Amino acid sequence: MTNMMVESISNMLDRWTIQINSGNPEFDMESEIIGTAGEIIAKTSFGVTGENGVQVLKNLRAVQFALFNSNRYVGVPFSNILNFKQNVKAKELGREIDGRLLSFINERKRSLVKGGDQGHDLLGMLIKADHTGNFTAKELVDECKTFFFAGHETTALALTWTFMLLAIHPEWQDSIREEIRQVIGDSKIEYNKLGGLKKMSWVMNEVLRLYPPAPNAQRQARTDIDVNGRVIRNGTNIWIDLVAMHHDVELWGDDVNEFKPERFDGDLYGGCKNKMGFMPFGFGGRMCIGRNLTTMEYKIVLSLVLSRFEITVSPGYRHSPTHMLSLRPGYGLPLIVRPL
Ligand code: HEM
Repeated sequence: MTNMMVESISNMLDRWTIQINSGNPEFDMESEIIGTAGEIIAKTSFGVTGENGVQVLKNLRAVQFALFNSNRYVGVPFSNILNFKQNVKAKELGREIDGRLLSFINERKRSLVKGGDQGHDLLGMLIKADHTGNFTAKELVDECKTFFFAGHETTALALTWTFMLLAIHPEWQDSIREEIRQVIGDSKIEYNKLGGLKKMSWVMNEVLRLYPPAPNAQRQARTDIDVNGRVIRNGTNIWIDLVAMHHDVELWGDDVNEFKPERFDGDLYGGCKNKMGFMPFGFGGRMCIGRNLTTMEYKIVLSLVLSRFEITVSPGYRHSPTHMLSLRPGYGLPLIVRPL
């Protein structure tokens, strides 16, 4: 899996070099990283590459935008009518994606029947489970979609916000570059070396604190709950606002809004006064299952990028974190990239 990730990221960096050599060093980092993270999750989770992969990625993203626009009106009377066009578009795209994913699944099943191997990616594992009768074809398709949606944009946004913060904190760019040199040096990136990138882990935590890519966790009250005299009724849906919690001065202190990765040095909770105050991956039994995969991809991307390039913010950048199911830069992230 490490090799697959390194391959996709190196292809992106080679494209950057060509563009820089042609005289244009400015990139919209958000779309660069989202495209590559999408390619990685499509390859590692369901073995989809090439033109087919590109098409599925495009459709999945289009559905996400269409759904976001229609979800804004949840609970608004007559919202179905208000949002008729978006709903129809989302349904059409949804059918197309299901059809494509189903064709990948069937192709893999056919190759299994011919004596091939089911593959060691997520789809392979799901198909194996399906052999024992656990999943219907629709459930397999749905699982693939969940992984795609949950798995690539969050990682890409963690990296996007990291590049923004490193671009305005060159001292941290240098510090991490030095760590990469010491831990990885000129050798091949291998999974077992990534644990040695300690400062990079602090930076990752600090970015996830300041700009949590998944800005909410949801729960439902399963009984009446008394919170300091206020009763939350059984069945109430609760949205936990991670952005607010991660910026609470009472929990974090006066430097809550500052970028200070060192607060995570030797402290998993970054000095937060409450152990439940830092939860970018949620909590309890439903905690994010992709957090190790994300950490791996995050460290590989940063290692490869910072070993070859330095980054600064473009004068065109407008800081506007925007809540669109995920927390993203409202106007993209234009950065100037220069080879070292
Ligand atoms: C920086 C990256 C990521 C962030 C910030 C993130 C955040 C979250 C959060 C907040 C939840 C809800 C947890 C809860 O309700 O307690 C969640 C759930 C989930 N995440 Fe992630 N995630 C990330 C990456 C990934 C990746 C890479 C994958 C898969 C490849 C993934 C798959 C999932 C799945 C399947 C769930 C639902 C788990 C369940 O309901 O049991 N996530 N994630």
